[in-house]
Amino acid sequence: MSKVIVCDPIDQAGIDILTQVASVDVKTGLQPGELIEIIGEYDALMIRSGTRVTQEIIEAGTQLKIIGRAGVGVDNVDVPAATRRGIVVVNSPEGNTIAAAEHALAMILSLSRHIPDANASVKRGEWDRKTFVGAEVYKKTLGVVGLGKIGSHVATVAKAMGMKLLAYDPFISTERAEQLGCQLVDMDLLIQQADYITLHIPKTPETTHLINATTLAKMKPTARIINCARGGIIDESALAAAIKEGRIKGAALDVFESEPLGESELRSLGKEIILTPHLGASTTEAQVNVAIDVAEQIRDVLLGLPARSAVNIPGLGPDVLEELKPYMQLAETLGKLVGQLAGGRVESLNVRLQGELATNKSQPLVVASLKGLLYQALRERVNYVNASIEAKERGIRVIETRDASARDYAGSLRLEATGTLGTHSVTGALLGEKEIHLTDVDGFPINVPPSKYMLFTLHRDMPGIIGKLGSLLGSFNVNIASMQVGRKIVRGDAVMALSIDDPLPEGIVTEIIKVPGIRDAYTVTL
Ligand SMILES: NC(=O)c1ccc[n+]([C@@H]2O[C@H](COP(=O)([O-])OP(=O)(O)OC[C@H]3O[C@@H](n4cnc5c(N)ncnc54)[C@H](O)[C@@H]3O)[C@@H](O)[C@H]2O)c1
Ligand SMILES: O=C(O)CC[C@@H](O)C(=O)O
Repeated sequence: MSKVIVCDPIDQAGIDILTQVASVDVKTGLQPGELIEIIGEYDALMIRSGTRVTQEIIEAGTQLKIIGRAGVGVDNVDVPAATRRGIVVVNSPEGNTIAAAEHALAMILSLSRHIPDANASVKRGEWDRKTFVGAEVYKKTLGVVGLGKIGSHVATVAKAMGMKLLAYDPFISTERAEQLGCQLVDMDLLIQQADYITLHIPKTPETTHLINATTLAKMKPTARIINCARGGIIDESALAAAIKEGRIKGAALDVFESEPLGESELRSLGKEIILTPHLGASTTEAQVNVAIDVAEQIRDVLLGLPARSAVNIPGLGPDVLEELKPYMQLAETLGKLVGQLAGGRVESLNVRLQGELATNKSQPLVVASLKGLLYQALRERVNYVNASIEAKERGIRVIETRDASARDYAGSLRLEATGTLGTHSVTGALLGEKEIHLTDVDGFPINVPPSKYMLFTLHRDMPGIIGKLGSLLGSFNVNIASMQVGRKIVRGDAVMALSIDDPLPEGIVTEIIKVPGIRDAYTVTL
């Protein structure tokens, strides 16, 4: 019989499902070393946000087939390490949406009416009505940052409370925002005009410290900010300073840069700040939902069936998967690449299946392309199951074309994304059985394997340009691993594709496009 270890408190409904197919050990509060010692006995690991599943734990889990995260964020799991070991990681993308949205709404109202401090004061035996005069949310402006599942529900309820809604989400269509009664604006305008700002975005390199000393300085002195998404999206020291100095009115935080929250100046602030210990998903209903959702997937995988919300491995039948696997990787890589070249909001994606891929069996490649395209916006929340729905909700039109006559490679895939900032295309193929190569970027032929960090330039093909770019990158201490130029005619327009050893420093694109002859530059992380 299979063995499952559950390392965080999980609702009994989930445990009951697991016991149908496995012997289940519930061991909460284990130290990392203790888990490493015993994980080798188990086929499945089930957690919430409390357990950090590191590479070390994954490597010690020699029998592990699946890690189940009873919640949305898988940022406490080393997903690449699990993928390398062929371990499926599953989550529950929607089980706690309402709970988290309601927590954010509760924070908005509690902050406006000083409920926690007023309650504590009465319990201390006081009757102080002057200190706790509040503010109404009716007719105030709420800025929703991230109009995904949770942000959408917050917007819907806030609308019903009579709030005016602004939203910032570069990956959402104007139509979708309008359906929710939100005016889609840029972040700067939202920051400047909102009375309340509520964050519902994933934590990514782009969103880390999105709220910092500069953005806080642009807010109204009466503004209040709520973070029930992820710690680290707000710079906590800058926030504490802004509140102390009365530069903004208040904040409510459910999530922190480091959890559990240790010594922090946030704790010393008064009624302007409300702190809760990551309770967004902590409702009875949400815990039942996520426990059932994830336990069912663990049960299915242990029975040899596919998982429905795998964040790292597609939920396809094993035969189809085996055949398409290398091409799925190609499609996802091209999706990520074209999404980053297009930048901004993508309105349509044209997927062209060429050569031997021009058959109906290749349909999963369209889904894999969308998964790659949406990764920038949704990170681990996008998977093979929800990619098409997420694209539809974002108003992305998907056009699928097939060309069996293309003969350059056995099979190749071309993606063209059109967005608010223009149109870009990429083509790729497999060399040998599974080596991915980019064969065309924006109509310029190249032949390079993709690497994690890349830089693409659009420039005029003229003497000296490669040297100037090389020196500029050198001055930023950027090491070039490989470089290739693609051009159609000599001294015409050309594309340069560079593989870089490390992430490119911020602001470098601004410097690159100052080099005479370079018209555009794009940094890409794959
Ligand atoms: N406090 C809790 O207990 C709790 C519970 C559930 C979820 N969460 C967190 O809440 C957040 C939102 O979850 P969700 O289920 O709504 O996710 P979601 O994927 O449905 O929505 C996220 C939205 O953020 C947008 N986005 C991505 N990058 C952005 C950027 N740079 N700027 C603006 N928008 C951007 C995406 O387009 C998407 O619409 C996640 O961080 C999740 O981990 C917290
Ligand atoms: O497990 C929890 O309670 C938190 C979950 C939440 O942060 C999530 O990402 O789903």
